[in-house]
Amino acid sequence: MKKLNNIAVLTSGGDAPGMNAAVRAVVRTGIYHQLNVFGVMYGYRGILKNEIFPMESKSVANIIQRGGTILKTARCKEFYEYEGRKKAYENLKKHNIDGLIVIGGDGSFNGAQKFSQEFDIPCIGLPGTIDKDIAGTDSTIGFDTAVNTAIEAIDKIRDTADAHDRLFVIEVMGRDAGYIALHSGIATGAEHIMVPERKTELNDIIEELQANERRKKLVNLIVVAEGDETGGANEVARRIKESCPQLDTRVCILGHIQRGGSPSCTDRILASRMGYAAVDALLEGIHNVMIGIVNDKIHYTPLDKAVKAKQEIDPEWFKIVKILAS
Ligand SMILES: Nc1ncnc2c1ncn2[C@@H]1O[C@H](COP(=O)(O)OP(=O)(O)O)[C@@H](O)[C@H]1O
Ligand SMILES: O=P(O)(O)OC[C@H]1O[C@](O)(COP(=O)(O)O)[C@@H](O)[C@@H]1O
Ligand SMILES: [Mg+2]
Repeated sequence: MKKLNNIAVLTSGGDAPGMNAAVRAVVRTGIYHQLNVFGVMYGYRGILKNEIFPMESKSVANIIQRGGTILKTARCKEFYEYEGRKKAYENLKKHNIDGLIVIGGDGSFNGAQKFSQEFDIPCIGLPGTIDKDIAGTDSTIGFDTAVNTAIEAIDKIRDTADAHDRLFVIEVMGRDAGYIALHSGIATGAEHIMVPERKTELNDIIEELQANERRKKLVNLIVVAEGDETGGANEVARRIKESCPQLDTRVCILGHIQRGGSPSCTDRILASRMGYAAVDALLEGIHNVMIGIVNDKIHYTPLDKAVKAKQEIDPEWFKIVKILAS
């Protein structure tokens, strides 16, 4: 097995709370094993611009509790092309990098997969995305924090909804995945949850809202994922207002607040375990996999299998929503 000496770490795609804790774990585990650890600024763009610098233990002091990412993040068009990836390889070679750890989402893993097939630098992926839209892990770094941010906000909306007897349509993030909507909706007692994984019959919801009105249910919360096929909260509210003009309907789009803030305990621990496991994998000669945690155990998934697949959501979840909010 080739001896590992120099590894690099970067964050790519949408940021997620806990990415800093993962960077810290990679750096400190690498140093523990006497590796030289390099940070790359701005994801793949930073490799192309040669923004690669040595990191020490103190480079990651005081970041475990911080949201965002000290390495910054970016989306990089050039990396989609072979020429871009070749330039990236040449820059990494200038620093004798022999292992790359990519903290990001499905897009970042697609890039890492291509790169590792074309060039002799093994890559390890760590799932960092609030959407939890990645196969091969029970959760992703940032999801728990984002859901907790969403429920804190929705609880506040419930207070004012209750005061005015209003219906609120609340949009949460999730470009192609409904996990933030599903979890935050159940945790706040929403009457309806709309997600891209399941076709929503808005007419059925409207009928139920009318029935709710007959039995004097005064607060109604609908949580909709931004990627739902109906087109999001504004469109849902427009259609409800059309059919139920008697309901006092309001919209709230939570937006990027869900991406920020101090990571939860769960995300800090997930990120720390995954960062540690990523360095371990490189040292063991395990290459081109994503580190996941499944049933509380470290789990490796080949990078090409870890990419976003529309996952089935068990219909029982929706039964729970219906029964508990009735
Ligand atoms: N198919 C691909 N081939 C090569 N690089 C890719 C590919 N998909 C994404 N990337 C790289 O990964 C970056 C981040 O991907 P993106 O989908 O924006 O975010 P995320 O990783 O959060 O899903 C892109 O800007 C690009 O540089
Ligand atoms: O901040 P941007 O670039 O508008 O991206 C918004 C998207 O990023 C996310 O917050 C996270 O998605 P990724 O982790 O795949 O980047 C989505 O929920 C949202 O649709
Ligand atoms: Mg993505």
